[in-house]
Amino acid sequence: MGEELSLAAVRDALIREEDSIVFALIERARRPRNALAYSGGGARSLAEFFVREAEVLHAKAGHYQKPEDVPFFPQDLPPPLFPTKDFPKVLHSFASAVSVNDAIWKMYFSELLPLFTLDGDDGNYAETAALDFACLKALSRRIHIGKYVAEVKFKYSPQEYSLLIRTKDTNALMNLLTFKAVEEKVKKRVEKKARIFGQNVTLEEDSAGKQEGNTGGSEYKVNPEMLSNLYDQWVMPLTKDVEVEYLLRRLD
Ligand SMILES: C=C(O[C@@H]1C=C(C(=O)O)C=C[C@H]1O)C(=O)O
Repeated sequence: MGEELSLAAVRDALIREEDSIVFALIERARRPRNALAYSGGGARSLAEFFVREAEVLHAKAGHYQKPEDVPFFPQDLPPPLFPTKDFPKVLHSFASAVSVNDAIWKMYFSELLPLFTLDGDDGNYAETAALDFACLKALSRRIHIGKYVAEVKFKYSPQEYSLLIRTKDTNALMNLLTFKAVEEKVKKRVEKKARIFGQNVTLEEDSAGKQEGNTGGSEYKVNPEMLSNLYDQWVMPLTKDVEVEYLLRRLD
């Protein structure tokens, strides 16, 4: 996110993240479940090992400097080894500490993976772990952009929000920041993106064009309805959790 903070700009950023999420899921769906990547032999699974080590590398390269880029294992991450740019600080200083990554981790491995990968094992565990990391990163980034959404909404109606923040009225905050009509559009759009990005592109007019009429979903690389449900049940609720968590500390 840049310095220009308006609800329209932040929503555009969320829309762009949808592409990354859909593509990451499509890529992961090329591989079957590969359950061994999640149990492994040692105390840690390959998937966890991969994310921990990848985050160390990313941190050394200068990642995780922005409040929307939140590591899953923030403990003992090394500092950047190269110069980093100081991005303008548009959020409250505690913003970096707001994280729902534990919930994202649980949701991804226990709920989501079984929904969009086929049962099976093709032995490509390392590739699978790398694909999981890409999915987790895209989901986490989208959800933590909620910090900017919250900041803009607070700036638009400071009095209204301040009152609820002072009384710690979580439910009322949740209601105030919720826009059902926007959520419906988001669900429709991600479903459409899954349909468009996840179709098999061929040179024969017929086969590509006809897919629109099919309803099953199996001809797409990820099921479009699954995408819409993912947003409905997890992505948007978690984004709103981030918004509430950010707002509750906004006056500190
Ligand atoms: C992110 C926003 O806040 C809420 C969460 C939404 C989402 O996660 O997509 C959409 C609408 C709002 O209910 C927003 O208003 O854009």
